Amino acid sequence: MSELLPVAEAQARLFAANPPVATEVLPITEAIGRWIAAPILAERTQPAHDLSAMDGYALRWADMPGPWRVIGESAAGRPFPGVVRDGEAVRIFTGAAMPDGADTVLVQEEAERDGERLILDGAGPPRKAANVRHKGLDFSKGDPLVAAGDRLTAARIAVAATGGARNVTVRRRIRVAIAATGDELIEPGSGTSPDALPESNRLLLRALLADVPAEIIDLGILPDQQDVLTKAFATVDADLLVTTGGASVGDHDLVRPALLAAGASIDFWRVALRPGKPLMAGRRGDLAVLGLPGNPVSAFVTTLLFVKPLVAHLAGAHRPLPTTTRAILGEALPANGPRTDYMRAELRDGRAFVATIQDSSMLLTLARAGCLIVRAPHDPARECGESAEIFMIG
Ligand SMILES: Nc1nc2c(c(=O)[nH]1)N[C@H]1C(S)=C(S)[C@@H](COP(=O)(O)OP(=O)(O)OC[C@H]3O[C@@H](n4cnc5c(N)ncnc54)[C@H](O)[C@@H]3O)O[C@H]1N2
Ligand code: MOO
Repeated sequence: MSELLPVAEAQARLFAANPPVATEVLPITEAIGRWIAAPILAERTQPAHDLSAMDGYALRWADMPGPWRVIGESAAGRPFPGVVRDGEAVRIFTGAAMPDGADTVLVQEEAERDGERLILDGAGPPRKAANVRHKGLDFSKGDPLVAAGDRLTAARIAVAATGGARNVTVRRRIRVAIAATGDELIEPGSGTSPDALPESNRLLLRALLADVPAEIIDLGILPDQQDVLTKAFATVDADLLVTTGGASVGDHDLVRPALLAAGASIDFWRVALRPGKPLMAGRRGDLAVLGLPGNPVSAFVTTLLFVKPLVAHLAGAHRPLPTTTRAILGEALPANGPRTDYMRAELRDGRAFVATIQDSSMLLTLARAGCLIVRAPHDPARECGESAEIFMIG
């Protein structure tokens, strides 16, 4: 076991060996989900004026408790042009600019209006400036909105757009070539036959990569023939090649020799994790290579821990690793061995219950799992009720 690379070390080596791809400039409207390569600063102040937060009447706090004379209207995008003076009020709507002279908004539910005459009908605003959003409440021109290396998630792209961003500098989309290997495999959706296994790892990979900016190049199912594999690996045009199967030590495990024959160098092979131990990483010119084990659960775990983080790293993420959280163990766990263990578990009422059999070929337990419990190497036996680190996967 001593030759197995710890997971964190393998991830660090992967990132060090494969630099992020080039940048490109995109209109903000095309940049959802990209990682930003240059910080986005606010080009405007938000809100640009003092605005009303409610529908009601803009007035002077000094004139409380009224009555007032309504002298005009301020709607969002159509401000009142005049000035509010002693005893005057302006009808105002949510998001509309506060008129000069007014400092407070009386909500319409607490007012009674008869023509121009307005009187208080309730408690009224509790303090000066009530129901007013002040200029710059959210951010001011020049403020940093999105940092380099941050992803344009829903909230970040929305704040960037609000800040007036037009074109943003991002990393270009990552081109990921995927290949399954194995003579036993047939195309998913092509039916069943007694000696053949419907292939599932490419669908699993595509599903796991569906939410990152990656273009998938499907190399199909490759046979267990070294010359065929070598040719495919030597000619692939992508940023990252991901293979599944043929990564172990059997006579038909030909991915490693085929990669070497195709001119790739292997940086590491075999990592201290379960499942997923036979993972290999290498490089051919500018092409990063990850060889995943064929067992579907091993392919899932190594995609979560290596493929997706590498895609994020290549795409410029400054925090490419997935985050974990914690759950309470619903049952006791035995001491762990020398590899980091990722145990499929169901979450019920915030408690994690492990699947009884953790064989890496078993997809149904993975499909039913809500999380993977992460066990550090040599983690001691744990009792029911203890807290454990988990990856949410549901
Ligand atoms: N003597 C040893 N044997 C094995 C070792 C070892 O250290 N010494 N490691 C075991 C571990 S751990 C794993 S994981 C597997 C991984 O082996 P391979 O990467 O060579 O995978 P295959 O043999 O090609 O396939 C394993 C299993 O998964 C099925 N499979 C493969 N590809 C797909 C696919 N695309 N879709 C669905 N299912 C797939 C395949 O039919 C096999 O049943 O090696 C152990 N052996
Ligand atoms: O590492 Mo294998 O992936 O345990 O089954």
